[in-house]
Order: sequence, then structure tokens, then C-alpha cells
Amino acid sequence: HWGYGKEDGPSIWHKNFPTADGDRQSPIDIIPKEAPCDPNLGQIVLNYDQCTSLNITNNGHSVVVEFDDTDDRSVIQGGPLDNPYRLKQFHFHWGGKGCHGSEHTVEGMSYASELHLVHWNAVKYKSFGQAAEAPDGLAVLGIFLDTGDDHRWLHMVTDALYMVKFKASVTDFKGFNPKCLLPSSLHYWTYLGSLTTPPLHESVIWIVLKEPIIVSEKQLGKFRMLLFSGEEEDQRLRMENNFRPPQPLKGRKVRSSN
Ligand SMILES: Nc1nnc(SCC(=O)Nc2ccc(S(N)(=O)=O)cc2)s1
Ligand SMILES: [Zn+2]
Repeated sequence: HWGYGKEDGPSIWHKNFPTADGDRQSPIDIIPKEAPCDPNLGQIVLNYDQCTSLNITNNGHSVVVEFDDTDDRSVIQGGPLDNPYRLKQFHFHWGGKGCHGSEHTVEGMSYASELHLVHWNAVKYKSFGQAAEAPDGLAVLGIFLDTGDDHRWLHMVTDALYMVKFKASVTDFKGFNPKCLLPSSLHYWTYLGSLTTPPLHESVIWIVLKEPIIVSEKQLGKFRMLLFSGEEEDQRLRMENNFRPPQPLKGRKVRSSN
């Protein structure tokens, strides 16, 4: 199976997932001066107030908070999107102690971590799985995490991490509204890309916010107590550096909201 190690990491994924060498792979290095402002790009609108988080789980690659996506309760719309996209889950990517772990980079600079809010086009497709294989099926909102003071709400996620230390563990996680994890500005870059982990489907409209949120080293450290490995496995592989490096742009244009 795939992972982030020497034997099963991003440089090997192409063997089982040939899409890894495709023309619209993610993440990418974003170069702001090569991402012109497009006046036709409206603002993005997030309606998360009725959202229903269900559980938090360690899937062996990241920690994921899943939502009830059986109706249009929580959606993202506007910006580059032609339809509202339904919130399905959010998860994080992070580095090791002291080194950075974001997936997108900005002029070669990486942040400490990156939060991905994953949405799917329930107007055009009947299921997440079907949308995940369509060129306009998914919209992922990427938010950079930088280090500084404690984030006043992130503790609600980090306090639950001890419950999902091992791969395949899951615990209830109701009533969490991810709106509290947004930065003050919703200015963004957008481009056509892919899932950043296998199956690497080229089905994502990426919306990456320019302004990072600030979390503390202590809060980030709690993510590193998670394990890639399951309770029954003997080796204790600490979950860290679960990020894919930037991929070739292959002529794609990155646009900027104002
Ligand atoms: N038919 C299918 N069902 N499910 C899948 S893939 C499951 C899934 O949500 N994968 C996923 C992988 C990476 C990302 S990410 N890091 O946000 O690009 C988001 C989501 S394909
Ligand atoms: Zn992700």
C-alpha cells in the first residue's frame, strides 16, 4: 500500500497510480506574480452554519473530520465554482519537529502545515466517489498553518487526537463548525489540480487562501503523536511529514482573486 516513507512515498506512487505523472497534479508551487488577478473571479462563499460533523478518524495517512453530506447543509460556492460543492471532510498535512509540512508552497516557501476542506459537486454527480473521478467533481479549500500563538479553537481538534492515535481508530466528533478555522481574509489563488494522495484523481478545483491561520508549536506537536501504524502493528511509526512535494505546473494558469 502507499505511504510517505522511502519505500512507499510520493516518488513511488506512479508505479501503482500512473496519474501521478499527469498534466494537472497537485500540490504546486504558487508564484504570486505569475498568478494574475482575474476580475471575473468573485468571492468564495462558505455556508457552514448548519454543518454536521460526525466523527474524527485516523486513516493511516492523516486525521480526518467527516461530515454528514446527505444534503446541502454545508457548502462552498462562488469564486471559480459554477455550482455549490458539499463539505465532505477536512484533514491536515504537516511536517516533523521544526520542519515544514504544507503541500502547496509560495515562491518555494512552505508553511508548517496545511488544512484541506474537501467538497464535492452534488449538483452534477450522485456520489462523492463519482465526483472524485470527474474533472469538476471536487473543490478543496486549502488553508496554510503558520506557527505563533495558540489558535483559540484548534484545541477542539487537538484535544481529540489522543482518541485516534492508531490507524483505523475513529471517535465521535459532533457539533464542530470549521468556520472557526478560517483566516480573516478569503482572498485566494485558484487552479485546476488533483488529489494530493493516491488515487491522485485529476478532479479538484483548488482554492488556496493567501492568509495563513496561526497555531502554536505545541498544538502542532499534538498531531505528531498520531501514528501511521495500527494498534496491532509492532512498529510505532509517528505520523509526520505526510505531505506530497510540489508537482510540475505543465502550462497551467494560476489565477488570483483580488
Ligand atoms: N471512488 C472514490 N472514492 N473515494 C476516493 S478518494 C477518497 C478521498 O477523499 N481522497 C482524498 C485524497 C486526497 C485529498 S487532498 N489531500 O485534499 O487532495 C482529498 C481526498 S476515489
Ligand atoms: Zn489533503
